[in-house]
Amino acid sequence: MSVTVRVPAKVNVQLAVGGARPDGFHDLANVFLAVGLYDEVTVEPADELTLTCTGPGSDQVPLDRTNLAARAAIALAERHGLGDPKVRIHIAKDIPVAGGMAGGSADAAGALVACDALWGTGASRAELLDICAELGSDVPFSLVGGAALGTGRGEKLQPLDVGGEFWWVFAAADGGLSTPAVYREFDRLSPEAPEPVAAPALLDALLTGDVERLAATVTNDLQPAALSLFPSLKETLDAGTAAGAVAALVSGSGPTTAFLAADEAAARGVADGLAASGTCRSVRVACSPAPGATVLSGN
Ligand SMILES: C[C@@](CO)(OP(=O)(O)O)[C@H](O)COP(=O)(O)OP(=O)(O)OC[C@H]1O[C@@H](n2ccc(N)nc2=O)[C@H](O)[C@@H]1O
Ligand SMILES: Nc1ncnc2c1ncn2[C@@H]1O[C@H](COP(=O)(O)OP(=O)(O)O)[C@@H](O)[C@H]1O
Repeated sequence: MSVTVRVPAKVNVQLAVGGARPDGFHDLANVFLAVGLYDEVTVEPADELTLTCTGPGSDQVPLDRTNLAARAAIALAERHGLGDPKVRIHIAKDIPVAGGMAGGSADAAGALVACDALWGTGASRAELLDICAELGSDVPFSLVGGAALGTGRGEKLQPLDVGGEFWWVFAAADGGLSTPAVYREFDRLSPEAPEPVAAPALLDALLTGDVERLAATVTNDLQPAALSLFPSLKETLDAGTAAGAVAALVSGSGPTTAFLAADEAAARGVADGLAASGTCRSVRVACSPAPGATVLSGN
């Protein structure tokens, strides 16, 4: 018996960041959009907790109990009095690692849903979301997918309706950026950050599926901090714009860069232009919105 769950990456179409809170986190207005790049998490019974990972960047993924997927299995087993989880977790990675696309969060949400199905724990959606929030600020969104406004540290979700498809190109950078380091740089650059608020025009662009309007309203408050720590990203952003992207931004805390295109054909053109520019490691095209954690098979 094994269970496989597919989980999407995300892009933040608005990431409004407030000042640092006493607990070290930042209040956000975080407009998440799930995109069609997926990791797959497979779980099966084993003598003890073991983890394997394949795919691009898998050498950077920890295979011990610090892995977010392992932590998800441990948290679910603990809540249901199952002791240490006897499970083998395999992650087939396709989401860039440490790229600001919530790959680790996706694996946590995937492992949670997979273990729940494997063990028949029958956890409610509310309980799963609660465990997700304990694991990380982005993990609840990986579970639900689609589009959502995340407030608090990003874990309190309000689903958003999306009225059409949006095509994206993602450029992976050589190297990674640490999320805490980017938030620290944000604090240094923006000591007087105002209270974060979702932009009504951006929410309306999502609702109406209006790509030009979305292009005009996307923002990422972490972008100056990411560029300060990783200045060459500016060249990638410029290359994507020159190749026809209608918007170019750093994805979350970076260093992956995200390019919105007018349609699928335009996205392919942007991807070709970026690949030829020599300003990034690899390029992917993806469509949004994408569904959240989905059980693919249990056998
Ligand atoms: C920036 C964002 C945008 O969606 O994602 P990435 O681009 O990294 O994927 C998120 O806020 C990242 O969320 P996530 O990666 O789950 O962060 P967590 O594990 O909860 O926290 C890691 C660290 O990031 C910082 N952090 C995170 C969330 C938040 N609202 N304020 C923070 O200051 C804190 O330093 C925290 O210790
Ligand atoms: N399942 C996992 N997949 C990827 N990274 C993980 C995982 N579990 C823990 N990590 C750690 O989390 C860090 C952040 O990775 P990731 O979630 O891919 O990026 P980001 O937070 O920028 O979206 C990695 O450098 C890695 O050490």
